[in-house]
Amino acid sequence: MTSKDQASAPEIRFDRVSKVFGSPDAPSGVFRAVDDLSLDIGRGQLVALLGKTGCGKSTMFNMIAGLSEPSEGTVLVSGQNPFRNFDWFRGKIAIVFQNDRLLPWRTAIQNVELGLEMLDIPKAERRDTAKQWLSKLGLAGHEDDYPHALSGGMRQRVSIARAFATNAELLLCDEPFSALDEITAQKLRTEFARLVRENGKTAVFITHSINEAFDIGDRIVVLKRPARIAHDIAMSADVDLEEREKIRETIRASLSQ
Ligand SMILES: Nc1ncnc2c1ncn2[C@@H]1O[C@H](COP(=O)(O)OP(=O)(O)OP(=O)(O)O)[C@@H](O)[C@H]1O
Repeated sequence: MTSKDQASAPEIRFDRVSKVFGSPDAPSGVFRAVDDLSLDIGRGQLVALLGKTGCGKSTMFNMIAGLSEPSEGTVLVSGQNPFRNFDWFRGKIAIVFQNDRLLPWRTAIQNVELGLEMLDIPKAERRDTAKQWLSKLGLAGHEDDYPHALSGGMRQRVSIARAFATNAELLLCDEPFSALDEITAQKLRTEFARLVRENGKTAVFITHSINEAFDIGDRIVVLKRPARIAHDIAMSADVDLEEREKIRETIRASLSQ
């Protein structure tokens, strides 16, 4: 691939991807979680992947993160195979999970520094970067607090700071706010989307909530089960309230099937 191709290539490409679990000989047989799915996600897009429980969102997520391989078809991230070139992606993908996954024996700032330690960033620089990101996430003054002393929302802020601090180009988020109350979640979604746009990141945000997809996405990809695209909707600022309501109804109908 030439550098020109690379510049215009999508950040994430699913090309006729299927993922099956099990085997024909196993008692439970073969289960198809992703079915002949093609999807391109451009650099700088913030895409909400929306679907019901069990529709294959996490399976897609794992293939993007290089944690599993398609059974058929190709997944490319930045033009590379994330499963086969796992090392190449060191520091290029950051993940925010539903559970904050902070280390309880490390302070907030030490948790943010963790990703930077793995990238061998020198101590003074990583402290500085971690401090800046905690401050951007509204946690100035809480650097030395341990996770148990922070609220659920604050802990998730630390894990977002940790993801941004690594300067990864791609952020993968697996329902990071679903365990929080709606008011806290809404505030965090807005801040997260702003930071993604301000810092020119590409982000894939998994959710099963229509409201969350509307709050987050420049683009909402609705999945049916097994994972296949039901709708792929661009959500620019030009989409007026009436149109938004129509889109919401269409998605609701699609998810209730
Ligand atoms: N390792 C596995 N072995 C067998 N089946 C699996 C495996 N991983 C996932 N599945 C099945 O694939 C389907 C899709 O699972 P997946 O976790 O991707 O869905 P999801 O949309 O992320 O669901 P949720 O919203 O509940 O997290 C489910 O029916 C699940 O049971």
